[in-house]
Amino acid sequence: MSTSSSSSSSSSSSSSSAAAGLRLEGITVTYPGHRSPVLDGLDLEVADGRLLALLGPSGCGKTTTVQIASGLLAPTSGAVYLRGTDVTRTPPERRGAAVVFQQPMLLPHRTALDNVAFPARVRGRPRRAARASALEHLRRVGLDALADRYPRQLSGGQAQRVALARALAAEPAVLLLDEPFSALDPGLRHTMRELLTSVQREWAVTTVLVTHDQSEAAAVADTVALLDHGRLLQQARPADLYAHPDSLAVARFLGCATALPGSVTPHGRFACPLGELELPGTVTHRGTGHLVIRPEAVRLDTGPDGVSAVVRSVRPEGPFTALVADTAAGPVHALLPPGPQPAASERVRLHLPVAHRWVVAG
Ligand SMILES: Nc1ncnc2c1ncn2[C@@H]1O[C@H](COP(=O)(O)OP(=O)(O)OP(=O)(O)O)[C@@H](O)[C@H]1O
Repeated sequence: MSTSSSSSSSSSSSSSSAAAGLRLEGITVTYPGHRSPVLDGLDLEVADGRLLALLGPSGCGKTTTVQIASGLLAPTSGAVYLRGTDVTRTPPERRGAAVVFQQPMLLPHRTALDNVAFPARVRGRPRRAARASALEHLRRVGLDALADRYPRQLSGGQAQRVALARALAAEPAVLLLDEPFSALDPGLRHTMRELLTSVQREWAVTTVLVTHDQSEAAAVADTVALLDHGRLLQQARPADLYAHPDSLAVARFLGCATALPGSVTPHGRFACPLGELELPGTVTHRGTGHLVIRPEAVRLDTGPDGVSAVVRSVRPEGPFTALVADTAAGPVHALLPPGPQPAASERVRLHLPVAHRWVVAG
């Protein structure tokens, strides 16, 4: 774990990145012996005091990005700025980044309190002051009553809270969380998610959360960055990412399986084998592309305006029903609320609300 509070020793300043809590500029990482880079000219910015969730398929470079930001790994090229200061060559212990990993990595022979006091003690703070501050941080994560326990006497969730308190006690310029909740059961993950949101909001610490969990990202993040093959596909507020994906790849990654090929006419309608479909005014794309619509927006329709389709498959998904139906333009995926559902091979009409239609290139 790298925990340190100051980046005052850092070298130069970038005026363009002054407003950002963390900025990665053109980061490329190529591991020795590898031909293609793991990170490929990655630009990423987290506004000061905000939380960015880093999403992407396994192996896309999320952990490598955290290592670059923390200083545990040096980029092949590119620069790292913390609050506008170039820290690319600042070692991890003086950079001002705190990392929480999937495992809490507490010191086994120290109590929870002394684990949290550790970063301050390393920085030379007197024991009494370091412990007083540590107790306050334990209180913030709801664990002050367990301050005297050793790591072996803590549950997984409690230990991870101690790790979070320790990271915050370092008063970092940036908090880097690399899948910190993925080893916890779903209920506890939810609790930890709420704790993170309240702690992060209260202290306004610039945070990067690596997660595989899209709902976690959407629940806690101010912005979400989607990586693929070491490149940034899109960075946006969660609702915008879902409603207005930049590309078919982003739409698909976020669970939008419907992609009907066609083209946007000069008049802003979508021409496809279903006819000329109305589009919302927000669609700016012109020419060929795919009409995408999220499955939860699609509804069964009994009126004349619906799109004719034949049900290909129906299966339960929790309390909902996942339905795939073939239209003249291609399959449409729907996530239907509880209620009577059609059977496979049945002819149905689907309502594709205009406000939820979106067109991406490709
Ligand atoms: N030290 C290393 N040497 C060589 N290759 C590495 C090293 N560390 C990571 N890689 C490779 O770099 C790529 C990105 O790895 P990274 O751990 O950053 O991905 P990730 O998105 O965090 O993956 P996951 O979601 O599975 O944790 C992977 O192909 C991985 O095998």
